[in-house]
Amino acid sequence: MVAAPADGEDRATEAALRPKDLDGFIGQERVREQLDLVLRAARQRSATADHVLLSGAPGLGKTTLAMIIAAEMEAPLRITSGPAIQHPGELAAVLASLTGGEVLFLDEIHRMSRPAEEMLYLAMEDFRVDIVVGTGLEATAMSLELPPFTLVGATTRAGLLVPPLRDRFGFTAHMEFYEPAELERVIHRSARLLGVEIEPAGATEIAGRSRGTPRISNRLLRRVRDYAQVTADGVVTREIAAAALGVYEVDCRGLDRLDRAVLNALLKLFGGGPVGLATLAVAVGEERDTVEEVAEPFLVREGLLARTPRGRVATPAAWAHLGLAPPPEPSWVAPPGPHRNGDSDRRARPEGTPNGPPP
Ligand SMILES: Nc1ncnc2c1ncn2[C@@H]1O[C@H](COP(=O)(O)OP(=O)(O)OP(=O)(O)O)[C@@H](O)[C@H]1O
Repeated sequence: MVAAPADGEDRATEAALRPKDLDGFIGQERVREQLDLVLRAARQRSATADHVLLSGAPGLGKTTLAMIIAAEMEAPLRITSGPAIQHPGELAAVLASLTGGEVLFLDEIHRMSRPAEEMLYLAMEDFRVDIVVGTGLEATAMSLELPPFTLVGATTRAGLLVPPLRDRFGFTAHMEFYEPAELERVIHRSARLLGVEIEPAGATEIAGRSRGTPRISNRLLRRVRDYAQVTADGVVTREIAAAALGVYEVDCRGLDRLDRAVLNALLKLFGGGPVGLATLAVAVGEERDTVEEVAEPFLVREGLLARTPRGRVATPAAWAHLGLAPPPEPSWVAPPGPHRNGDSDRRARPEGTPNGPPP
């Protein structure tokens, strides 16, 4: 899948393409400006920077920014993730081994267990953790002082963070999808680093199909480079980019196979919806999280799909994009009533609101 993190050679290339400082970080002007102030002020005070929370869809640069924060603060970086910390003891071990000023990057922070999360509140605020040593009658509580550190939390689901955790971040930033012009700059920069010759129209073609996401731009650039190398003289022109992306099933609007599978299921199996997320995920043979976090944000942003309290619905643009005729009375304007296509998850919890992710 195009949006998934890279493997093997791609992973190594992805690391090599990461900007190393804020000046090299393209786009996200407001976040960059605000973060620059936070870091500069901390450096002037010779203090550790405040905790930072970065939210946004996968591949928008959260990990890259965490690395930049550490580099700008000339501090070591420790990387872990919410799923890796299920027990408070695991978090205590990480925290206790931090050195003064270190930056701790906690990816997918919303997936940490609740007890670990509670330990993190205290660590963030008082630089202290309370741990229990021993078991049963032998158990004793100990308080462990920590050196000051900067926590950089990253999440694709800021809404899932409980307020006590969210409020302990001194700076929170939401990363937006990138404009095509910004992605063109990302592509030209990456092409330069990879030694790929690319024409401006070639970069425009790739940017337009990148779903607002630099990771996808870089991924598509690598695939187009392969195609240009094998079938032509290695130069990425508009025609070469379009032909290569056709081979990789990325359409002119940037929809990949998963996106089209979601839309196809929604339109052809469920008549345009409303349909519950879990049902939709089963229909396309994907994890619910993958559909919700990878495909949906882009489809919603493109105006192809809407999240409503009654389920996911296709918009008229979705029917047009797949070249299908919408039903005479589209389901997305139907008055509230009993659900079609019985779906237990829809009855168990509301599917969300038109303007935001489900609770
Ligand atoms: N603003 C940017 N300028 C240039 N390149 C960028 C930018 N943001 C991201 N990239 C590139 O996109 C790739 C993915 O970025 P990164 O891993 O930081 O995303 P992420 O938000 O942490 O994703 P995930 O949530 O999946 O971990 C990186 O290799 C980096 O080179």
